[in-house]
Amino acid sequence: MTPPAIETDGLSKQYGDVVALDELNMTVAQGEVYGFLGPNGAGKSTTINLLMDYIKPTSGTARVLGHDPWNDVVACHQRVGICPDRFETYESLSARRHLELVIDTKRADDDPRALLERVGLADAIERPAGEFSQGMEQRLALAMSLVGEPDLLILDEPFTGLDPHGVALVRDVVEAESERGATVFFSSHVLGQVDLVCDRVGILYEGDLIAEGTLPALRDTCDLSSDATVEDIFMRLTDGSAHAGEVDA
Ligand SMILES: Nc1ncnc2c1ncn2[C@@H]1O[C@H](COP(=O)(O)OP(=O)(O)OP(=O)(O)O)[C@@H](O)[C@H]1O
Repeated sequence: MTPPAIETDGLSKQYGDVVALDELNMTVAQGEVYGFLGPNGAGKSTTINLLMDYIKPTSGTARVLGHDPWNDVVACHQRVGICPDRFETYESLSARRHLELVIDTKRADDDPRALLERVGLADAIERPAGEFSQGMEQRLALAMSLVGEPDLLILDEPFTGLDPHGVALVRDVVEAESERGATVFFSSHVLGQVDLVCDRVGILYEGDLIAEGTLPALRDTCDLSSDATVEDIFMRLTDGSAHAGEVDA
């Protein structure tokens, strides 16, 4: 039987008195496009960092493509493409070299130029990444996440800091990867960007998964009309108690 792409059971993370993630139970099937949504500080990056073994849980378990993410790290990372929230480039290395490093690590045979073309960065292939703007760095990180045709693509806040062309490009990449058969799991606090691309969304608020489902199902649950946006759903679920500044529509 095909294991879920992501499965968590009671997954929790506490920093001192701060409960960043509170007993997360979540299952993402292989082939799904899952939007992991919530305001700043909800616990989205914490979840992704746990799944990628960048941090250890306080309690709970997780499986990534059937593997234990903390004890079977190499097998997990081999089949996962990650585009992190904050990406630091090697200033003196070219875009090509950044990609070659990932291609070598994953023992893949991708063409760096073809990957950079997918993210609109082919013209900068030989430029040192130290010269890149924030948006160019993000595009490079996205290209790196695509190396080796991953079974699971994890994108942490992929829309933040991108111009409208960049936002459309991320949407195109998500669609293309989904059509290829990959699972796409992305986090976003920019709720307005997700309606078009997700099969299912999970809404995280103060470390709790407060709702999960397809958008039509969530609209029904919240008694909202068929044109209600993710932001409308979010505001209804939180009784409008989220600070307006935390939710960028
Ligand atoms: N290293 C850390 N030490 C202490 N607290 C932390 C640490 N990392 C995260 N937190 C806290 O955990 C909570 C969840 O943070 P997290 O970064 O997971 O949120 P997020 O949903 O990804 O937010 P954003 O949309 O701003 O990226 C916040 O209260 C944050 O302050």
